[in-house]
Amino acid sequence: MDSVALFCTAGLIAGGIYWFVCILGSAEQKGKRAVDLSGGSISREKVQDKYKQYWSFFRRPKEIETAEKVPAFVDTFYNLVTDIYEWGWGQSFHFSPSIPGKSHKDATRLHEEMAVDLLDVKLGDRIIDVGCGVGGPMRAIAAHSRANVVGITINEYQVKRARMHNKKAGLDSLCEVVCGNFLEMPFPDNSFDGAYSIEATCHAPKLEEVYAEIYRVLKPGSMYVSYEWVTTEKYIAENSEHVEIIQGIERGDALPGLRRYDEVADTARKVGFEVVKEKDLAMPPSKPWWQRLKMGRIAYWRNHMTIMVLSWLGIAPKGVVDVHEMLFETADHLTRGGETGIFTPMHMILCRKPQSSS
Ligand SMILES: C=C(CC[C@@H](C)[C@H]1CC[C@H]2C3=CC[C@H]4[C@H](C)[C@@H](O)CC[C@]4(C)[C@H]3CC[C@]12C)C(C)C
Ligand SMILES: C[S@@+](CC[C@H](N)C(=O)[O-])C[C@H]1O[C@@H](n2cnc3c(N)ncnc32)[C@H](O)[C@@H]1O
Repeated sequence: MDSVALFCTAGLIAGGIYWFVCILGSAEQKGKRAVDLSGGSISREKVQDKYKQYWSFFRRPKEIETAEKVPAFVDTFYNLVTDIYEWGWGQSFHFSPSIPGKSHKDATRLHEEMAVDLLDVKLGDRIIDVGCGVGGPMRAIAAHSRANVVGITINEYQVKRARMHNKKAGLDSLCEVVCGNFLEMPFPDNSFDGAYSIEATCHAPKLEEVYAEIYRVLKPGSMYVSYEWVTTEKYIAENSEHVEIIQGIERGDALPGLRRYDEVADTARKVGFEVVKEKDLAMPPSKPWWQRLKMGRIAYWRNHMTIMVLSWLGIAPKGVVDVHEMLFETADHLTRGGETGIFTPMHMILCRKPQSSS
């Protein structure tokens, strides 16, 4: 009788752990499981050290003096967070306005399709996704527009993930992924019929440099749309709470300094673009983009426990717990940025490269 009870208890515990880690643990159930969390291209024994290096570089973003080092640290950041993002958020690494009655997945897709609709591309056109992540937007955009999409990301691990997802989705004939720096892209001048960037150019130390590169690779007459992370007109640099929120966003998201909303169009014009339209897509009647972050709080606690257990068991690399804690904190700063209205991740700018450059 005793051994039966022992057997049942052990079975229940094992079943409970399996359910917690493998079923519940897969917060978004997007093909990444908690047991697969890694440090991207970083070998497991180096994850903790790399996290410490990242943290000491980005802890005080305003004091970053060596802009040339930023892309390498952004690459480290994406090695550390890519699996956690996919596991806990999905394959699209960006926000979108909440839409009553629609799932996050649908709201995300509509936000992505809006970008390509603005570009006015034709079947067979070749467009570029600047800072493509693991390709969630690229696949939605290719499927919606039937355009050929070339994505570029600095992170080799994301390239592997994106190619694998493209193949699995049957979209590898339309979607191509290249590893490279968007500040010096490996593409000839005038080679794309359109360009878009979704919450990616915020990682550039100087917006002018990435916009100039995008301008260079676009064919004359073609369009570029970007969703930018910026501080809004409500941000007051003398308000210590505002400063704390913005610094929290910068250091938890590998940003070398958030720009003001009114710098974006000036920069686009400076490199030669005509600005066709500019709008903060987070403004009413749009519903709060930060609602999804806020709603996830209970799941984050569960994720935290899962990661602690996996790290303790030696399944997740040491350091993943620290990375998760950093994301946990940045989620709070992002939510406060949204609630106070001092920050938006979706300041949209639509530009055209003139037919003839004057
Ligand atoms: C555009 C960028 C990334 C935007 C978002 C996709 C990510 C910003 C913050 C991330 C997250 C915060 C909390 C995590 C949570 C603690 C964990 O349990 C599950 C994953 C999170 C929800 C994670 C998911 C992605 C974000 C929302 C930047 C970097 C320019
Ligand atoms: C927040 S993710 C957004 C990804 C994608 N646009 C999406 O919405 O899913 C930012 C992306 O920009 C890329 N990135 C940042 N700096 C880069 C650089 N200097 N060159 C190329 N890619 C870069 C990152 O590797 C990452 O893929």
